[in-house]
Amino acid sequence: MTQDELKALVGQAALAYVVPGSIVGVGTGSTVNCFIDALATMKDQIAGAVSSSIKSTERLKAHGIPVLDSNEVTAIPVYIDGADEIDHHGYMVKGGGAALTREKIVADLAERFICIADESKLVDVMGAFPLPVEVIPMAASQVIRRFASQYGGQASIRAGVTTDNGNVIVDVRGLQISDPLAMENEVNQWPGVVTVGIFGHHKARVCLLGTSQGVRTLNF
Ligand SMILES: O=C(CO)[C@H](O)[C@H](O)COP(=O)(O)O
Repeated sequence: MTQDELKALVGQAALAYVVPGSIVGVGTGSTVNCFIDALATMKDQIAGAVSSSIKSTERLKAHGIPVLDSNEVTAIPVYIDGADEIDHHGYMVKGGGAALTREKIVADLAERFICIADESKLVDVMGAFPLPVEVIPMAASQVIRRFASQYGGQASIRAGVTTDNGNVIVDVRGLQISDPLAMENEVNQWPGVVTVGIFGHHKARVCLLGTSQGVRTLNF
């Protein structure tokens, strides 16, 4: 199976986690696009969606799925999103699509994070994928220097990208994220960091992993 077929497979499989009558938290990315297209087939059975990006909002609305403002919602049963990397504890690196802050905000509203990913995303130790960090532009150089001095990481601003919140993304290469919670806590304290793309405190509870043998379900 191709990577696109695996994404379609897990996008479809995630429908089983949608609670009828509820509001669904929706992430961002090519795997989530498959989920949104699948969700359209049961749009009459849900109360709407809370979206993590302008792109996902547009896709949801194009399918006629109502999108609610996150401030109007107090809790949702599930948040369904992809990942750039996921480890064997359910910790993730996210933000390849630059939507990490809004993704974490919607994930925070949810009882359970359901990760959908193809098998290439499952890793023993995260860090091979450059770690995205959303940063207020005037802090970017200082954040880049801190990654070098504290973690030996090589960071750079993602060219041509402005987040939905008007900020820049700093991508950090050369990390070994052996303690995701500690790194998330530390980096999120640096002035100008909006959020780091480590999802440790908002880890996945379930991962639907697309493999050539079918969907493998990991529970964390
Ligand atoms: O974090 C994300 C966007 O900010 C995505 O979930 C992540 O980049 C995975 O994307 P894809 O499903 O396209 O591989």
